[in-house]
Amino acid sequence: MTGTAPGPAPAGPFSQAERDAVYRAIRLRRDVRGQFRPDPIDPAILRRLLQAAHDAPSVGLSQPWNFVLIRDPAQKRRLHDAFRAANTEAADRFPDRKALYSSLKLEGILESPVNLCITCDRSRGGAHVLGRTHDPATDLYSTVCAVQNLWLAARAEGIGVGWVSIFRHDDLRAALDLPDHVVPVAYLCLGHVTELYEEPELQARGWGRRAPLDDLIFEDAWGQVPRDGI
Ligand SMILES: Cc1cc2c(cc1C)N(C[C@H](O)[C@H](O)[C@H](O)COP(=O)(O)O)c1[nH]c(=O)[nH]c(=O)c1N2
Repeated sequence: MTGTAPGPAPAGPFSQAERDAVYRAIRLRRDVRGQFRPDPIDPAILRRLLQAAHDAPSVGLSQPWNFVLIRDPAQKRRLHDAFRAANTEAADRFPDRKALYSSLKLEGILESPVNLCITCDRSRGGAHVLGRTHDPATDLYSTVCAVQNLWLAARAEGIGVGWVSIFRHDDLRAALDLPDHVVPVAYLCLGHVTELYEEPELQARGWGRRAPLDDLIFEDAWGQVPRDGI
């Protein structure tokens, strides 16, 4: 037999303090745009964040991610230019709210000391990956799990993370020299922060609202409201 059998790792609940800490990280995680401090991230912390990402679940244990660190100022400027081009296009999609859209800060590429692109190698694991046969997108979902792990670990470490998706994919690919089979899933800005919003910034600025959880729970089939709650 190869590998390790399920061992004596404890399977019960965490202590109350540990549970509180997990839920606190989830609750207080924020998307950060304008509050980055320029001071560097301790390499040991950065390593822990990447390890948290790498500890994510992945379809068939395929681990389809790579972590592209962007710290060179010239490279960041190139990506910031790419963001600006895409953001001008995006603003036109909201003609009724263009002024509000344009007032939003939607990235921290230049201010944050570390930018990180988490990619998905669509060829990782070969032609057949356990669990992916009937849903080819599961490698992308796996990569997003890695992003969220990093985001939560960063909150616990006091590091802000902002996800920037306002890029033409071709610009991102060209800037990072990505081969065709590699998808840039998440472009993230990382750094220490001066302060954090208590609620999503888009809510604080009147762009959207968090929906009540109970509006989103169905039972047995789409649209079926649980009779007695959960
Ligand atoms: C896939 C994806 C892509 C983006 C985002 C998130 C995710 C999951 N978000 C952040 C998003 O606006 C934010 O998560 C929500 O507004 C909720 O706020 P909190 O994350 O709870 O602070 C985001 N924010 C931003 O300012 N620019 C962006 O391009 C994006 N893109």
